[in-house]
Amino acid sequence: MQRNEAERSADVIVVGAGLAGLSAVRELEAAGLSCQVAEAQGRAGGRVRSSTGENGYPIEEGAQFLNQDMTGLVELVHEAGMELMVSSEGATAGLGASGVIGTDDWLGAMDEAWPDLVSYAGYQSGRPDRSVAELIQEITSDAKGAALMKSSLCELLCHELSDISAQGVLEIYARYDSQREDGECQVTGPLATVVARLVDGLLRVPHYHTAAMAVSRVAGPGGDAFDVATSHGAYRAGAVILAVPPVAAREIELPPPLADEVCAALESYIPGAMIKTTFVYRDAYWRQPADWHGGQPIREVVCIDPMGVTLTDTSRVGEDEARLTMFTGGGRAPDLAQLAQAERQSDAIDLLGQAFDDGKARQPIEMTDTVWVQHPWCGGGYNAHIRFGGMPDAAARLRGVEGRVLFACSEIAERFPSYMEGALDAGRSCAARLLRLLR
Ligand SMILES: Cc1cc2nc3c(=O)[nH]c(=O)nc-3n(C[C@H](O)[C@H](O)[C@H](O)COP(=O)(O)OP(=O)(O)OC[C@H]3O[C@@H](n4cnc5c(N)ncnc54)[C@H](O)[C@@H]3O)c2cc1C
Repeated sequence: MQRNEAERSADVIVVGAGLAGLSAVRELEAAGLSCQVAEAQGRAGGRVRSSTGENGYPIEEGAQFLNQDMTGLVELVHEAGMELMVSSEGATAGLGASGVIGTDDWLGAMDEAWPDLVSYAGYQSGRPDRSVAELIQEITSDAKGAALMKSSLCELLCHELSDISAQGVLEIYARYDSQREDGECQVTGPLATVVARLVDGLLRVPHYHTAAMAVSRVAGPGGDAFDVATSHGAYRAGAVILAVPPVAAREIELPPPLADEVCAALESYIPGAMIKTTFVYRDAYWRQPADWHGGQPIREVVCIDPMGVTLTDTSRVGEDEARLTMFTGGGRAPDLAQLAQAERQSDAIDLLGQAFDDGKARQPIEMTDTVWVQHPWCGGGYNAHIRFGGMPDAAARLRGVEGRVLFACSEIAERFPSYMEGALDAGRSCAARLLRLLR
């Protein structure tokens, strides 16, 4: 589609219609600036993606959970006419060769190990970095605890632990601004409603299927301006916000001296890999498996073999069906992503059958799987992380860029990085910095 020059110019061009980009535009428009969003995909929301299950209930293919301290998101959920609902409660179990096992030891080991982990990595003392895998090996002597910890982190970080910087991870954890668990709540409706609410509030409709490829500085009558070369022609503005993940931002050619300033920080990130599979069943048969003597029902399972796979009870209050979601990260997701969907789903069912009642596992009412591996626009996985040998303070460097080409994405947020709340926070604070500069 050809767009005229007026449609391709604004005070600010925002690249990316994820939560970070949309929240930045909301702030800038409220301050009276004109904004145009250029989005590579055919929809807004980025890593927030909802679909509808056969029974009409929402299925979150991307982000799903939040907690009450994530106030920006909670406010938007309410604005969109929805409420929070508390996630189902229960114990965390491990899945080893002998079936489902208790994790009391592991949880204890993790609690004890974590403070050591923080001081050992010496993020603030400037000691040399280690990979997350090396760190776990050094601090944990308990084999089962170490295996469970590795598997859980492989899933959470969506990557092989030997490739990830321990300092980088600890720096991210230091920005998690809450004592509450991140999976405390879900939302009563689809999270896409929050995205739609943000999009509907914009003064100009985002331009979809419009991928930014390069930003260049041009001299204009009123001072310098910026051209953004896209798959649908050049856009011009007085300022640009790159509201895309770092691994997508480094594919965009930047003007000097910014390109040199941020190159090492952008290159420090590696994309993750995640496959999210949701199984819908008539009842939550997994809560009390036959070989489970933990008392409490099971809400979460961490698999030791294969590594990097966890299962979470994602059933929603008030619905006449039960759900279990399998999160496959680490090194396993890229391998599974090569398979046809039917093969991948059969592999997932086999794994469920190992953990719980095999007959019941094989009879889901419905199953969806979404592959977030090597995603061209969202970076793959929940979020990108700092590679071992990268700059542990890459986020602060990208956040601290001064000028009229700025970065905003969940990874670099000051609060709740790697969460939806972080994306909203990053967008808002980037807009505030730009407004201070332009006034
Ligand atoms: C499977 C999964 C589960 C998750 N679970 C949770 C959870 O339970 N709770 C939680 O809080 N968070 C969760 N997250 C993380 C959360 O979704 C993200 O941190 C957040 O949504 C990122 O928002 P963003 O705006 O920074 O980036 P994105 O959502 O990635 O948005 C970036 C946008 O930029 C666009 N783009 C990229 N490059 C270009 C370009 N060159 N030109 C134009 N457009 C471009 C992309 O298409 C995308 O729309 C999950 C993520 C995934 C994938």
